[in-house]
Amino acid sequence: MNKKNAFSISIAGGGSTYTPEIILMLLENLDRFPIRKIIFYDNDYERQKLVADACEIILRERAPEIEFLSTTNPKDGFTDIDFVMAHIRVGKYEMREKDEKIPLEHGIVGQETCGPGGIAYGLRSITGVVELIDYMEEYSPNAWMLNYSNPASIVAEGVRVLRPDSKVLNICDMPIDIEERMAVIAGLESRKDMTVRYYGLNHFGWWDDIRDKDGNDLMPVIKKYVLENGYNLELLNKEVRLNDPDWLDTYRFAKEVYRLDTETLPTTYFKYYLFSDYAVKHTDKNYTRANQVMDGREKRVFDECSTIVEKNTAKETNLEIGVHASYIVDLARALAFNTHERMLLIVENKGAICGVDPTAMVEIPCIVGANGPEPLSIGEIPTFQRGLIQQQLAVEKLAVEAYVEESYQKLWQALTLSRTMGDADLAKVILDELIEANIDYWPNLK
Ligand SMILES: NC(=O)c1ccc[n+]([C@@H]2O[C@H](COP(=O)([O-])OP(=O)(O)OC[C@H]3O[C@@H](n4cnc5c(N)ncnc54)[C@H](O)[C@@H]3O)[C@@H](O)[C@H]2O)c1
Ligand SMILES: O=P(O)(O)OC[C@H]1O[C@H](O[C@H]2[C@H](O)[C@@H](O)[C@@H](O)O[C@@H]2CO)[C@H](O)[C@@H](O)[C@@H]1O
Ligand SMILES: [Mn+2]
Repeated sequence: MNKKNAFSISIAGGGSTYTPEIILMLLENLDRFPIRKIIFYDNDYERQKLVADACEIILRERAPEIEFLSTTNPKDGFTDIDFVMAHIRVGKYEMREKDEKIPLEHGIVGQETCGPGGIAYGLRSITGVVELIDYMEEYSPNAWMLNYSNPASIVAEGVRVLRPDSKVLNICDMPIDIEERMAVIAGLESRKDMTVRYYGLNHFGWWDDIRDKDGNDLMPVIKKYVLENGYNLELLNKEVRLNDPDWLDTYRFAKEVYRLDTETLPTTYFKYYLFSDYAVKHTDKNYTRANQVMDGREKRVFDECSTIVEKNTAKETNLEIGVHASYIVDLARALAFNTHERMLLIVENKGAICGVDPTAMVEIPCIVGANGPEPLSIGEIPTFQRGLIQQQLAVEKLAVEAYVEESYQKLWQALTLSRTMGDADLAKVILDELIEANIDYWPNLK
C-alpha cells in the first residue's frame, strides 16, 4: 500500500445501485482519506456505463484532480490499487427474484441472504468473489479487499476455505444501521458515542452490552424502547425509511424477536429464522423484495444517473450518502492510518466466542490497524444463542463444503438444517428447483 500519497481505489461491481453513494461518501471524506484514483470494474459493460458516466461528472465537478476509469478488463480494473471495495451481486436482481420466489412458492421463507435463497446466492457469490481476489492478488498484491458482497457469512467461509491467506475483510452495515437507531433512542449524536459488545454470525447476532463513553449502561433505556417499538423510530420522528414498508415492518418486528430473549438486543434478520410463519405470511410471493428494489432503489438510482448524464451536471442531484458507505471509509482509514478503531467485522472465531467452532466466521468487535483486525474476546454466551449459532454455522459450512466438493448430498443437508426449513423432502424439492435455476452459476453437483 502506498501510504505516502493519496490512495487508489477499485470499486468492484461498479454498476451497483450503491456505487454513487460510495462515491459521494469518498468525496465527503477526502480530507480524512485522500484519493488519487478511482476505477470502476464490473463484468456488465452496459449496466456499469450509466453509473460510471454519472459518477465521472460528479468527480469532474467536485474533485477533478482524481483520475477516473471504468472498465470490464480485470488487468485495468485491478492494477495500481490500494483498496478494492467489492459489492457484486452475481446473477443480479433477476436471480435474487428466483432465490426469493422459489422457496416462497413452497411456503418457505424467500429472502436475499436467509434460508434456501441465501444459500443459493452464496453458491453464486463464492465464484465471483474468489475471482475478484485472484485479480487483486495478481495485479495489486499489496492491496486490501473490503468486501460486502452478500451473503457475507457464506462468502466469508468460502474465502476462508479457498483463499485462506488473502487480504480480505468481510463487512456488513446492518449492525451499523441498528446502532445509529440505538444512539437516537439513547439521545446520543451518533453510534460513535457508544461502545458495544456484539457477537454472532452475519445477519445473525446480538448485542449484550452497550455503554456511553463514560461507561454508563445504555441497555435499559434501549430495551425499554425496543420492547414497544422495535428499532422503528417513527415514535421519535426520526424514521428515514418511511417510503419502504418492508424495512419499516422489519425494524418494528424486532420487538417480537427481543421478547424471546430480553437479556440481549437482536439484529433484525431473526424475523426470518425464528418467526418464519410470520415472514412467509407477510410476503407477497408474486411481488417480493427483489421486485420492490427493481421498482424502487434501482429505478431511482439509474433514473438519477440518466438525469445527471443528460444535464451534464450533478450540481442539483438528489443522490444521497448512506451509512452503507461511511463504514467502509472508516475501515479503509483504520488499515491505512493504523487508527486502531473498534469495529464489527466478520473474522475467524479462534476461541473468541467460547463453545463455537474455532474456524467459524463470526461477527464480533475487532481493533483494526495496519496489520488488519485483532478480534476481541467475547467469552461464554448463553445456551439459546450458542444453539442457534451452531445450527446456522453448520448450514453455512455445509453449503461451502457442497460448493467445494460439488456435493448434492451436502447441499441437501444444508437446506434441511436451515431453521427456515422444516421437512427434508421439501428441502429436496426446493433444492432441485434451485439447481435448475442456477444452472449457469453453480458447480455441477453430483
Ligand atoms: N454487506 C452488507 O451489509 C450489504 C449492504 C448492502 C448491499 N450489500 C451487497 O452489495 C451487493 C450489491 O448490491 P446491489 O443491490 O447494489 O446490486 P446490483 O445488482 O445493483 O449491483 C451489483 C453489480 O455487480 C455486478 N457483478 C455481478 N457479478 C459480477 C462479477 N462476477 N464481477 C464483477 N461484477 C459483477 C453486476 O453487473 C452489478 O452491476 C450485493 O451483494 C448486496 O447483497 C451488502
Ligand atoms: O432489500 P434491500 O436490497 O434494500 O436490502 C438488503 C440489504 O439490507 C441490509 O442493508 C441495509 C442497511 O442495513 C441499511 O443501513 C441501508 O444501508 O440499506 C441497506 C440496504 O437497504 C443488509 O445489511 C444487507 O446485507 C442487505 O443486502
Ligand atoms: Mn448485511
